[in-house]
Amino acid sequence: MTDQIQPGSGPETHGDLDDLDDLVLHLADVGVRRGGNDLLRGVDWQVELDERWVVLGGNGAGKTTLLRLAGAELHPTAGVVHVLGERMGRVNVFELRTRVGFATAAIGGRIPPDETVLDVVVSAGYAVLGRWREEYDQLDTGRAGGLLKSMGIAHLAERTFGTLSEGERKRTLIARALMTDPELLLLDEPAAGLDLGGREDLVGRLSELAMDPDAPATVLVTHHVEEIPPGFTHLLLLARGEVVAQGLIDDVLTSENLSAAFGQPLELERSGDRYFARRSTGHTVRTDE
Ligand SMILES: Nc1ncnc2c1ncn2[C@@H]1O[C@H](COP(=O)(O)OP(=O)(O)OP(=O)(O)O)[C@@H](O)[C@H]1O
Repeated sequence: MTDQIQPGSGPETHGDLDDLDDLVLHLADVGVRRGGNDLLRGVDWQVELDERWVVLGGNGAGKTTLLRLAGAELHPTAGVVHVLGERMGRVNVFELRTRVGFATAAIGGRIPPDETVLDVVVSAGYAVLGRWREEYDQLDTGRAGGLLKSMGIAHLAERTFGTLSEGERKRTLIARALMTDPELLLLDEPAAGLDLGGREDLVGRLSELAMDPDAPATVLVTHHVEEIPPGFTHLLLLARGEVVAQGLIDDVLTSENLSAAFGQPLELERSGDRYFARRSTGHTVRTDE
């Protein structure tokens, strides 16, 4: 049995008249409980239009669960979730999801391996995972081509998805998530599984996206401070389903908060606009001082 919300579930409404519905995300005292476990507990979180958030935490902290709430894929067990001004439980989630770009390995796993890269991206506009269902017009193809170019994989447009490397897949899925010009972009561990060069290239591209004033509000989930792209503005630290700290990255990303989130003494270093972390030895020499 799946805990995923089925498309079209819940009564249809058009908008919600609550205050604060111009926020991109608004979670108030939210909990998610499964099988007697609290996956999330007491989460308060607000994301505004021009913000780019990183959600950071260890394995099992609840990051993906939080992202699935943000993507209207899960209902909370407790509290209230608004996504793009719509209150979960009172909105047609199928319509709502067309306004959210979601790049996750789980979506990658559902793409037919013989689908071409261009079609994987173009087909996002029709909320289908297969070219055979729709004919696409030139405008869509042109937009998809532009997105592939911005992700540095224009040369792979005619390759089949199944033949791509991990890094090439990740970039294809990000281009796909952007295809519908979403109001909210959700990226679940976009750099996981990439080699050093691939990670650095992707961090650079995500940094460009973050600094683009026309880019959607973005939430990026990661395990590693090294993967925080310059231009991201806010950070939410999660541990065992609870928020450890949240706010502007400069305020929240400290050795103390990081240590609390990962349950061990960690030393944070900042070098330029990037961050690095390691287990504290008590003798760390800081390179930026
Ligand atoms: N349906 C479920 N029933 C019971 N426990 C679940 C269920 N789904 C997830 N969990 C547990 O909830 C916790 C949070 O899961 P989640 O996938 O949100 O964590 P995460 O921070 O994304 O972890 P990771 O970094 O390892 O991907 C994990 O301990 C997971 O085992």
